[in-house]
Amino acid sequence: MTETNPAVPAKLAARNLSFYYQQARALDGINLDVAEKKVTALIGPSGCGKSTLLRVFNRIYSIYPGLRAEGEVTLDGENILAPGYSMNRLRSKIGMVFQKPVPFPMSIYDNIAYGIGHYEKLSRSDMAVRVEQALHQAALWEEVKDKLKHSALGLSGGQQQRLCIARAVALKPEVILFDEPTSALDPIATGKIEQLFAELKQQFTILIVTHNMQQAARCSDYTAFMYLGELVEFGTTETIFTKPTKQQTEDYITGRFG
Ligand SMILES: Nc1ncnc2c1ncn2[C@@H]1O[C@H](COP(=O)(O)OP(=O)(O)OP(=O)(O)O)[C@@H](O)[C@H]1O
Repeated sequence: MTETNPAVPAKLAARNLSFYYQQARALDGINLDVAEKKVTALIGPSGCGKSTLLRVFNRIYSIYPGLRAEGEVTLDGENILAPGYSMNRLRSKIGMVFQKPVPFPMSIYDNIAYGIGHYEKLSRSDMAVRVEQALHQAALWEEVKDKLKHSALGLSGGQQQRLCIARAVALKPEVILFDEPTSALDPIATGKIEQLFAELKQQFTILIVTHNMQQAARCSDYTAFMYLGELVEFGTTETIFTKPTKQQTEDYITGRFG
């Protein structure tokens, strides 16, 4: 069992969560509170289970046979792993941005409108407003406003990732999960996305998996350090990076392993 953070109301929470790939346990009794409208970072060495935990929060695993979770993940107190919690409802509340930006092979505008059209029937003018709003929120509007009908595949990698963020934001989720969102990007594109987190957290609860400790230190309010499928230590980012209480956390953040 690991600690949670009772000081902050949890939007999303793992409760005694374990996860298995067939017989192999990848997560072991995780308890984690993800605070509302804050940025929480998951850090830890390769293979510690960061991405697995993020994917359980989105129930992505349930489409693959042989993968199973035990315990609960609650969103506003409701267990989203329960079979009765519909996938559509879950997708509308929890969005995800992946490591490699994968725009659909269609126009910049349609990349965003397509997802919205899946959930809502909007008039053309309302749709145009929503698309523009999402592009503003992803700090991409100024760069693409004159070429909305151009293919999204012509954008740079950093712009494509911001388009994927716009796509997620456009659905008005409550939580956005980011799985190594900048690891395929150059430092300038990375900086733009890091700046975005401060804006996005005004409206969304954000959970980021990152290999990059400086990124966690720069962008997050809370940090969870994972090791071998367990949540070793959780606290404010400042505490984790300046006064960690566990030796393993200190060894990791000072670069002694990982
Ligand atoms: N599809 C899979 N099938 C079987 N085992 C898997 C699968 N995906 C991950 N694992 C195992 O689960 C454990 C956790 O992996 P996970 O990818 O969640 O770690 P991670 O901390 O995100 O690593 P990285 O930083 O390298 O992405 C590892 O032991 C890994 O080998």
